[in-house]
Amino acid sequence: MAEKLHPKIDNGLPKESASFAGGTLVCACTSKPVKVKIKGQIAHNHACGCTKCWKPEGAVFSVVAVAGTGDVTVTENGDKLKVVDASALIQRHACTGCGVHMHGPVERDHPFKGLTFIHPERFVEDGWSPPGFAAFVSSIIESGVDPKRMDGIRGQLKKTGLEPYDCLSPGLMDYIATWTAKKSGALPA
Ligand SMILES: N[C@@H](CCC(=O)N[C@@H](CS)C(=O)NCC(=O)O)C(=O)O
Ligand SMILES: [Zn+2]
Ligand SMILES: [Zn+2]
Repeated sequence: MAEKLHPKIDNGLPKESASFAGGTLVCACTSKPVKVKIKGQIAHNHACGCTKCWKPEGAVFSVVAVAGTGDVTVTENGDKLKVVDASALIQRHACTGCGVHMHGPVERDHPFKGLTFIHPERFVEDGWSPPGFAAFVSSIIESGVDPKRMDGIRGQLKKTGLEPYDCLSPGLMDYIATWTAKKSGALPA
């Protein structure tokens, strides 16, 4: 039986549009929804299996991408937002009405500083770039997925074109390590 991973993954990945120039993320509240404007195309979109990223009801993975923090503006009902875990690297701002995470800036000294994590499925518009890999796949077990399902889930991700990784993709892991090596002096800055 096919696993239900995420609505934007299970029925074929969404299509990117060259003309997508950003859009508006809207939470799930029927009254006074939180709205967040994003300027430009998103980057590094991926499926995330970690327990901290927001997932729609019934999904095993989240779909999460980044935008430059300067391109992210809360435009409506921002008073409903509350930071989920102030000690986390990603400051996930969740809607206190519906629970959707609307934006998650990284402000700490870190290679991802200046980036904001967002969930593109909340865009009103189509055309955002689709997920390109699956991260933190083993972490879905921490949410209660039976380890016996892992082979099937990894197989299904691969078939969809989302290479499964248990941390981030090699490209992003190399990027983080390069930042760390430059900071320590192991590589020239
Ligand atoms: N196994 C952990 C992994 C959590 C984790 O490291 N998540 C990644 C991917 S979103 C991260 O970068 N977290 C930083 C943060 O949560 O601020 C879990 O599932 O809770
Ligand atoms: Zn809401
Ligand atoms: Zn995550």
